[in-house]
Amino acid sequence: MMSLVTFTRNNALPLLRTSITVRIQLNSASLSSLVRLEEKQGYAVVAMHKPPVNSLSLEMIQALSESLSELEKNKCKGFILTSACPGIFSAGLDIREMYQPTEERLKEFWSSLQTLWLQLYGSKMASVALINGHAPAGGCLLAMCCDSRIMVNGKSKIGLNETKLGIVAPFWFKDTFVNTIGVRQSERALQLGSLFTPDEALKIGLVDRVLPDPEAATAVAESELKEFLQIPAMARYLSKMRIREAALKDLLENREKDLNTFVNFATTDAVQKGLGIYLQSLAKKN
Ligand SMILES: CCCCCCCC/C=C\CC(=O)SCCNC(=O)CCNC(=O)[C@H](O)C(C)(C)COP(=O)(O)OP(=O)(O)OC[C@H]1O[C@@H](n2cnc3c(N)ncnc32)[C@H](O)[C@@H]1OP(=O)(O)O
Repeated sequence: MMSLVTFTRNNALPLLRTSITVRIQLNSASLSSLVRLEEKQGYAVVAMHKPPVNSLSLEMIQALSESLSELEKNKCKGFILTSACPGIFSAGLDIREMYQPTEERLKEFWSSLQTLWLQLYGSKMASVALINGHAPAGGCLLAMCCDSRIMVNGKSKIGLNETKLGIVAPFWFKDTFVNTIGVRQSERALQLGSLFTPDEALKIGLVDRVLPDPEAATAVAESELKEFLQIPAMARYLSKMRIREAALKDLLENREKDLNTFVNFATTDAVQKGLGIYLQSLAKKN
């Protein structure tokens, strides 16, 4: 079924801002509001919008994937990935997708996540993550796929906290982490499921800049992206691939195996019990 993702075009004169709608082939009509695409001069803003916490459900993952494909089709050179939900970048994978799932949906969920990672981590477009809120687990992964990370200071935390849920970050999450912060920091943080404050994240290189408020962070994200866009595109992309290609190749060559490992692991009694307890603890908090 056809559905719509809103695509706003900025004219040269900001006051004459018009809104156009791009038709994208998505799975369900409910995808329409999950991702907001805004075209700026020479780049796009991709804003996740799945209140309350931008959890990465199957539909959200597919909406992000389709949005990136749409940008590529439109020969977009770069984008800022951010959130339209105040205080949250993304709460990571939607835990409800992994808790008591049907095998068919679980497989589609994981396969779509693999596709999104391959697309984002291997993108020819330049990208900056504007991390305007919490970014645990899958949220951190999305940010790490970008070429630069700008985080708003405050109470938000970022990191791969999978072990705290009794699950294990897959090898390609780990590879992305290692490529970002190095082996030793990754080994420690992965085991402990560490979530870092913006300043801690800056110290270990998980983010590149910390800004006091969203406005300042947006301005820096824009100038950072422009700096990337000034470099000849092919040279920039091939240099990025020097670092990322081994990890990308590893998943491309092992997709099926990774899918089976995930399904087998996620459906064990121990993992299901752990996820159930974690979901309850999130609900109790409220
Ligand atoms: C060997 C290979 C095997 C592979 C194994 C699997 C590997 C999986 C890899 C990645 C895993 C993940 O990404 S798991 C997700 C991890 N995420 C988290 O732990 C974050 C959990 N959420 C929070 O800590 C907080 O919600 C927050 C800090 C992000 C925001 O806090 P806030 O107070 O603003 O909001 P609430 O906590 O009140 O939440 C509101 C609402 O949203 C629900 N919620 C939150 N996070 C999730 C989520 N990730 N998935 C689904 N639902 C989520 C929360 O329960 C509340 O719901 P209700 O309003 O209904 O109570």
